[in-house]
Amino acid sequence: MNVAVLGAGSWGTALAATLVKNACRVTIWARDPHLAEQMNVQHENPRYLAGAQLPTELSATTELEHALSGADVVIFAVPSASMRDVVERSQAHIVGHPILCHAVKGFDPKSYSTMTDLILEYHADAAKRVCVIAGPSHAEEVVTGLPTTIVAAAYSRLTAETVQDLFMNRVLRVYTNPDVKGAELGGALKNIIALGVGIADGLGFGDNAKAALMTRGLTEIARLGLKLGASVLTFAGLSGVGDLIVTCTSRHSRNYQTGKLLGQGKSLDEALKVVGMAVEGVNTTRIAVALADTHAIEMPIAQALYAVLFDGKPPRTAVEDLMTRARIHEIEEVASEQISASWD
Ligand SMILES: NC(=O)C1=CN([C@@H]2O[C@H](COP(=O)(O)OP(=O)(O)OC[C@H]3O[C@@H](n4cnc5c(N)ncnc54)[C@H](O)[C@@H]3O)[C@@H](O)[C@H]2O)C=CC1
Ligand SMILES: O=C(CO)COP(=O)(O)O
Repeated sequence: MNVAVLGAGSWGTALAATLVKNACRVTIWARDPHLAEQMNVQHENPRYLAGAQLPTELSATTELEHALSGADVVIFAVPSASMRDVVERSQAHIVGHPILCHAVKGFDPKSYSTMTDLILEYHADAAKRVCVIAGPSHAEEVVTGLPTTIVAAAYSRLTAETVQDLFMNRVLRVYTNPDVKGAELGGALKNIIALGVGIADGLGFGDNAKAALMTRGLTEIARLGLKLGASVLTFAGLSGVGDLIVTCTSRHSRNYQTGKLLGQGKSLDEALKVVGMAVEGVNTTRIAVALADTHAIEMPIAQALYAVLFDGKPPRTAVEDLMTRARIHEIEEVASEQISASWD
């Protein structure tokens, strides 16, 4: 298989390295010529994956046309805020009918679309060829071959299984799922909660607060997810609770790290500068709160985080306000027909 990976940050690089090890011919597109040269000559990506040795067969280029030429599979791996730009610029160079897969956890800041919907805006005939990979998978662990599981979600079973076969190896186990929306929303929305858990740790709160945020956070994710057409069972899977757990507890998580710095008293700008890589949860909080307003859904944790990130509310006050909300019932009703998605 010929694969083009668009985006040479930590995730694009780890995925590209995995696919080379799986015997694919992989070209990774980097926008920075210096980074492309480091990947081609030293077989390293020191800016985004310091210390990782990349396969010598991995080829990097700054030419989109070159990366996409003859690709059977295209993998988009840039931050969600850059996705429209990259989808637009790559459109003319995507010829034939390759699988269009993305590994991005966020929304389009302009339209609030999910990433597959954004891809389909530019490739209207590609519904059977789009796929998302999601799940608990920090690049730093994937690139060193630590055991990891992910999900390939697609509208077409054949596409999902092709992507499953592409990535699957002895250390990377891939499951398929027909619920594209659920996989995308689980992956994007958990970043809000990871920011919140980081804040709680930064404030010196304990494990009880962490568990509460993760559990009630999952309720919020499912509430919005159902409204947007996801299936509730997906949130109990790898791209839901699985990714929520890893992002809220891993030292590798950039969202968690950012939250922790905020809890320790840093401003948002200072925290983002220290982390220095994509922190998707910031934009996603803004978009999720807007979507919750549109759909008249309660997302108190996301709303509290919004106040901290964008209105200057002190994190400690935000937590006090969350704890003193009016009393409510824990479990809500879910329409049974929405419980799981399936292929024909
Ligand atoms: N890092 C990880 O462990 C994982 C990341 N993801 C997701 O993957 C997506 C990409 O994130 P990372 O690779 O982690 O970010 P990163 O911050 O490590 O790297 C981002 C890369 O995208 C490039 N980029 C940004 N805008 C661009 C544009 N307009 N044109 C070309 N290149 C552009 C940057 O130059 C950089 O190489 C995010 O949605 C993230 O949530 C998903 C799973 C794991
Ligand atoms: O989604 C991820 C792991 O599954 C990466 O999370 P961060 O972007 O917070 O590092």
